[in-house]
Amino acid sequence: MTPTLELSHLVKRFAPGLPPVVDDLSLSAQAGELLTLLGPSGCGKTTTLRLIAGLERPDGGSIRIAGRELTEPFVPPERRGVGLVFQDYALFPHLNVLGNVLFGLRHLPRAERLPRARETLALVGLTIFETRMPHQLSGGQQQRVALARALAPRPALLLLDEPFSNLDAQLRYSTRQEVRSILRRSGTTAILVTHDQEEALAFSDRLVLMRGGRAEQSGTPQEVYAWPRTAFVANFLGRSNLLGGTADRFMARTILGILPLAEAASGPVLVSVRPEHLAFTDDPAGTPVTIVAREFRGHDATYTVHLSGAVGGQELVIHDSGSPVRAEGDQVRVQVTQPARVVR
Ligand SMILES: Nc1ncnc2c1ncn2[C@@H]1O[C@H](COP(=O)(O)OP(=O)(O)OP(=O)(O)O)[C@@H](O)[C@H]1O
Repeated sequence: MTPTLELSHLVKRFAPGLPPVVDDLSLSAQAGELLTLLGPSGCGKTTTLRLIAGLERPDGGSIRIAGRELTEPFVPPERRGVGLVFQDYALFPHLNVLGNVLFGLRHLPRAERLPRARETLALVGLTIFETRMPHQLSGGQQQRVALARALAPRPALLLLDEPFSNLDAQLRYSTRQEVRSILRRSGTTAILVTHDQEEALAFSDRLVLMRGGRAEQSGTPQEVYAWPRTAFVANFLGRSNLLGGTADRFMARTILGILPLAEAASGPVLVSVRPEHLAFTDDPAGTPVTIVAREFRGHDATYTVHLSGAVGGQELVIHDSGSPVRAEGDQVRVQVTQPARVVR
């Protein structure tokens, strides 16, 4: 099936001589898919979104939406069938909720506009607010109006640029869930840009982790979390303990002893051990450590430990949900409970 969005070897540079901000980026999104571009500040996420929207012109590569090539010849933003939702909602302050949604429907025959606007307001659960002005709504409600305005023209593709980052933690969580379920119900294909790994894990069907304008790794959130291919991915998506070691097939010798590996390797390796795959143990074969910091979070605790006796002590992070809750200064033993992943 033709993907809804296909980027192929996309390149964008803002100044000659400087490295490209988007560098040979290829990715695709299938119909109905929620795809997230995740990465640190400055990695080129927003520029990628602006290229897709037609707000920037690429220096190389191609962009297709539903099989239609948009870069050569260049198709202007209003003819791309793309909806946009930004961090700051960008609602018209002098128009009420209904007026804001109607604004995006000016191209429709007059008789179709009002029913379409109302149908979309119902989809986002804002029917009873249609005569309110934007300033009379909460941040989450305003973002749902912005979503309705973008969805009303039934775009082939919806682009969301950090849409939840102006909301406080509680509202961010509920708005994210609502938006996800609205997009699912309407079968919308959407690209979300965020630097928030928790948001990417919770929201996406698939995510692309970007670094320096390139796709470092892509896959379902579960795949990328479970199989980080690089140290960067292991630390950007969740936390990780990175240990040097020497591998021989499915085993590696490390400062935590001989660890099983999830895949065969040989020679010097770097392995990733997730904090939840380290556990406290009474087994004398466990590695002795000292707890140097603890963050209790109710359902679990995060511990920072130093290997006892190690010079310059390697620091490890452990997530543990058991009791008793350990204290700073405690001398304990730890063991690895899952095969470690080999990363580059
Ligand atoms: N119009 C522009 N002219 C020159 N440089 C730009 C322009 N737009 C973006 N850049 C630069 O391109 C790089 C990537 O910016 P971009 O906004 O795409 O990153 P991002 O991953 O979305 O970051 P953030 O999460 O901080 O928004 C940055 O170094 C930025 O300064």
